[in-house]
Amino acid sequence: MSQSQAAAQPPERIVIATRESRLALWQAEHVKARLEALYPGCTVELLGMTTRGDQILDRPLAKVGGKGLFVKELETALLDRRADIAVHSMKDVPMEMTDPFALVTISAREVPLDAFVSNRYASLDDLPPGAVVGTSSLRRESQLHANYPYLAVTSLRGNLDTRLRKLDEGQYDAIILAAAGLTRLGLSERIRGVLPAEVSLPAAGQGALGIEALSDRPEVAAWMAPLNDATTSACVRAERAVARALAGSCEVPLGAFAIEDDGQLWLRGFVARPDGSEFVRAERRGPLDAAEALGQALADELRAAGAAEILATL
Ligand SMILES: NCc1[nH]cc(CCC(=O)O)c1CC(=O)O
Repeated sequence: MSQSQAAAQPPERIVIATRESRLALWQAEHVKARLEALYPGCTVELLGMTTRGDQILDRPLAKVGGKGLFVKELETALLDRRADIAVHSMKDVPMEMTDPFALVTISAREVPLDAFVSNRYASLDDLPPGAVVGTSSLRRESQLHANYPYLAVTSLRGNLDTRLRKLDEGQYDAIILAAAGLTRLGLSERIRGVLPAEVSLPAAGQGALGIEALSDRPEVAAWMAPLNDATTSACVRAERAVARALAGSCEVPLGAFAIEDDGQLWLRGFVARPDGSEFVRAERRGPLDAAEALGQALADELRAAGAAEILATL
């Protein structure tokens, strides 16, 4: 049978490996619904699993081994053929994805920006000196310190519901979360304001969903192909190239964000010290079909402009 005939064969059953947080389940259900609409004869099932990243809640992510913690168990299910695909927030997918795994699809991105959430204040600008802002990300922390040096930034971990509960209990005056997560969980009324990229440049891949499969299962990639969004995919690949080239993980305060502008990719990035005392920013424009090269070039520029020194002493 030729490759194209193999690809034309619709799937009969697809199993999606997913974490069991509310956000992960929403994302897996979203992909399930899209697959069921595409392949009416296909049974799509979820295989829920608890990852190490979900178990360790008392320490900052950077201290316990980073984002890979959220992915490993799902990949084991792919290898064991208990599942065909894993659905991820692209932000949580390690920058290096190599055989036997592949990112086969990146679906359309909705809101990529960070959100300001507070029960008492309407915006970051309204917060008084010393107000306590919770975030678990060095990227958000460094930008808060640089833009609002008089605020007190403290650690905040846990899934979205936990973080909101901690805010509601009064442990923080405000918290910063990805707008996409809140929107997916029907919590967009909690968003007091979306932070423009100039105030809080998002993380590589933020707001985008990725589908991972085994690289030696081309039929799975073919089934997922209709879910790919070419523009989002180019943006996220450019962003991830920046983060990869700068050894990006959540241990590095680093942002990378691309949008399509006037038929081109417009990619912005920064590297900073966690306390915001040093900031290196750069931006570049280039064609969508050379996204990774654009990201690499931006990383080189950031490095030359001072990011290398920051990274060497973090
Ligand atoms: N780090 C956890 C995480 N992973 C993905 C999202 C939100 C959804 C997304 O960015 O796709 C979040 C929550 C947050 O950062 O507030």
